[in-house]
This record gives sequence, structure tokens and C-alpha cells, in this order.
Amino acid sequence: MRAEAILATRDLTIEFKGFKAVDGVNLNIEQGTIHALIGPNGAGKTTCFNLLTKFLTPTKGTILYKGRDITALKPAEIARLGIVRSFQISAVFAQFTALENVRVALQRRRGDSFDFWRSERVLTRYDREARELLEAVGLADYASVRAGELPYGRKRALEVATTLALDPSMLLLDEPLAGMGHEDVDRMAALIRHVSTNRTILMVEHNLSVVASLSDRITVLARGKVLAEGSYATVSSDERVVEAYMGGMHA
Ligand SMILES: Nc1ncnc2c1ncn2[C@@H]1O[C@H](COP(=O)(O)OP(=O)(O)OP(=O)(O)O)[C@@H](O)[C@H]1O
Repeated sequence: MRAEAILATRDLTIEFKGFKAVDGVNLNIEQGTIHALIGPNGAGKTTCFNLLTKFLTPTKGTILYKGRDITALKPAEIARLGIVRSFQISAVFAQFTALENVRVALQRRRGDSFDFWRSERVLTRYDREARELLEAVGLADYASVRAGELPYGRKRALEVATTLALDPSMLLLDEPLAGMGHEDVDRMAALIRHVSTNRTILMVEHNLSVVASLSDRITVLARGKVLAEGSYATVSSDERVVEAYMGGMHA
């Protein structure tokens, strides 16, 4: 493993009834980088992501976080180590306002009691930090709006805020731009760049122009295996990658 890799896999493999959806994958995610996992449909990206976030158990192989073998740990255990998956784990409470959602997430991190409805006084302790997080994700004006009433893109931004409230050192983003219109895509891309300061980000993403502009390093998967790895310029000029995408990367 390279010294600077924060998350790495060795021979990561998962087999579904004889079919290897992820097949001998070696990843090295370097500390402080934005790393994208891309590949054509069915390449194994989501499966690989689910292995890294412990939603699936590998048939064989190892996952290392800061050199420590975390292959056998559960999702909550890796979250405590600072690896947090956004958009699934950090689903927001629709009935709570944006501010309340971030406050609850802050409480979670501090390990405070969950019976937050009893003590308004305790909650206000978190107000300032919650408002700062809302500000960071561009939701300062939405603090008192219920999460369920936020427009889609803003809701995703709120999910990022609740994830950041856990103060992760590594953020795993599963298709952060999925289902977004132009304006939201631009806003979310800027947000990802913004929150990448002092953090490592791994994202599975289909939007290649955003992947190109955001990522320091890209791993291309195809048929469960690593096809290419490097900068966008490197992987997009790799003939095998072009072939796998049938020219799609240059479209
Ligand atoms: N639980 C499962 N049982 C059997 N096969 C599965 C299972 N999960 C995934 N697969 C198969 O593994 C392959 C990889 O799927 P995966 O969803 O990881 O690809 P992907 O790269 O994320 O694709 P997409 O871009 O379409 O989301 C596919 O052929 C899929 O059918």
C-alpha cells in the first residue's frame, strides 16, 4: 500500500452465485483527494461502493483504512472511524426543519441523548454550529423550512450538511448528482469541492464532465475489474476505456 493511501482494497471480490460483480479490485484512495469511481452500466461501481461502506460482505479480499484491516467491521463501526456514507445513512427527517436536522446530526456525533424534544435549552447549544453548516452548504435561508418541503437539490445539500455534522475524515458519495437539473448540478459540484478541504472524498458518479472537473484521480471499472486508473486526461484517452464506454467519454 502506498504510504498516503487512506483507504485501500486488496483483491476485493464479491461473487453472486458464481458471478463476480467485483473481481480482484485493488484501490488506493489517497488522503485529501477527490477520487471518482466510474464505468459503464453494470461495471460493479455500486457493488464496490457497498463493499467499501460495509453494506455487503466480500467473498474475498481486504479493505484497509489508514493501514488497518476494516474488512470485518460493520457500517456503524466504520462511521465511528470517520468514514461516512452520504445520502443513505444520513437520510433527513422530512418533518424536521433544515436546522433541526443538522442539530440532530450534531447531537449524534457528540453522543448526546436522542430525546431532543424534551430540552430546547440543550438544543440551542448546537444552533450556532448547525447554522454554520447550513451556511456552508448554501442553505442559510432555508433554516426554518421543513426538510420535506425543500426542493430536491436543496434536500441533497441538507444531506451533505447532516453528513458533515458527523465530521467525517472520509466522505463516500453515491451518485451525488443523480436526478439533478443543471443549476443543482453546478451547485452540488461546487459544494463537493468546498467540503473536500481537509477531507478525502470517494464518489460513484455518472456525470463525466463533473467527474472530469472535480476528481484528482479516477478509477474506471468494467465487468467488475479495474480497467484504468489515473487523471481524467489519462483514463479518457485510454483506448480500453473509450471502448468500454463506446466513445461515450468523448461525447
Ligand atoms: N445482489 C446481486 N445479485 C446478483 N447480481 C448482482 C447483485 N448486485 C449486483 N449484481 C450484478 O453485478 C453487476 C454489477 O452491478 P452494479 O450495480 O454494481 O453496477 P454499476 O456499475 O453500479 O451499474 P450502474 O451504473 O448501472 O448503476 C451487474 O451485472 C448486476 O446485475
